[in-house]
Amino acid sequence: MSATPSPDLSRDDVLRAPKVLLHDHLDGGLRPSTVLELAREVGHELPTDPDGDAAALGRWFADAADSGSLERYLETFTHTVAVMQTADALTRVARECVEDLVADGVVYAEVRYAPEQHLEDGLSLDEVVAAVQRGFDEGVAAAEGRIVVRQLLTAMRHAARSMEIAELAVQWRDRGVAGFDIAGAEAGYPPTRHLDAFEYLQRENFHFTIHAGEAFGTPSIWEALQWCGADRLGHGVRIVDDITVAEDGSVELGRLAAYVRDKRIPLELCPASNVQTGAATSVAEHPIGLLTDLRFRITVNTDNRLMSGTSMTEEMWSLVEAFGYGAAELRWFTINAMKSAFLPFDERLALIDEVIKPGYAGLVGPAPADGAAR
Ligand SMILES: O=c1[nH]cnc2c1ncn2[C@H]1C[C@H](O)[C@@H](CO)O1
Ligand SMILES: [Zn+2]
Repeated sequence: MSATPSPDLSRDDVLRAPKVLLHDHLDGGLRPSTVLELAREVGHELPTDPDGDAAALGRWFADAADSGSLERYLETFTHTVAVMQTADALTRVARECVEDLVADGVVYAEVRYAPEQHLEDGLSLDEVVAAVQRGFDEGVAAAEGRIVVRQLLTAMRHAARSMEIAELAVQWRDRGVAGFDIAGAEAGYPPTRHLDAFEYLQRENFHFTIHAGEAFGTPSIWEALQWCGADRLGHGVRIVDDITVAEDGSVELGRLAAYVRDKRIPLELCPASNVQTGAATSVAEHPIGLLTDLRFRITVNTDNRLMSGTSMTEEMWSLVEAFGYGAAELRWFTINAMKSAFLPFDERLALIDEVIKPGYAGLVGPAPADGAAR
């Protein structure tokens, strides 16, 4: 799809346009002020003493995450996970997450976290999921229909609890959990380490995404899809390693890249996060430009709003600035994401027809009849 510079599209238009978020970590999206308050409450020592200055703490997270490596980026989560060990803290963080997403114009979100990381003060896995769901329910009720939110349960790929977490996700499938994921350091921890969990989920007709193709290349993506059966790819940005662009501009897709495009496998791209971990050198050079031109099923996501100092509005706006995208492209990303959500088909369709298309109508004119099929 060619970029159509859109001088008429303002940042405020992007803020107000409906947006869909499939890849956002609960423990990567706390308000800095909440980290400060909770750390004081539980006596967690923060790595910097900002003297009550929440903005300074926010800058510390962004600077520390701006590390050029996924492993160092992940070290910052010690300080968010540490303050999310009680039911009250989890509920608060989950409720504020919904409030922040509503303020950002997000109409549908799947928010993930790893329940196994929240057991240090004695909560059970079930109590963790219940506490998060309570916060989401409170946030959604206060938003009076402006947002739909689901949980994704993540298992940490270096650990050995994926089967237990997969079972937990299935137990909660009708109470707010829409899917499963694995996350954490990618190099050295291939998806097939957790094959039994993925096979179990497939037998249960459940949905899952896998962080793959972020800090490691095509073998990780290949395993995630062809061994584990992932519905979507968390990041998946390294699929460009299987795409050759010749000097004359002609493009050749390798077998894996062709498969991903042909099967419309959704890529949960997170531009700002990729720049911080070194998966891309800048937003302007991010492969999202090429992959969008080639019509892969691209979705735009935040990954970790705290560590990247970002939001859906910011991610979308950075693409408007870098690639000259207009409302038509933003609507395409949004409909792509809604079509790829782990929500029943009829509910996805209702959000596309009743919320997303009307929300963009004022910006790009009425959606074409085949708008959802682009
Ligand atoms: O982008 C990521 N890649 C791999 N792992 C990640 C990423 N962002 C967050 N995580 C990890 C750190 C969190 O503690 C965990 C669960 O949300 O997932
Ligand atoms: Zn992630």
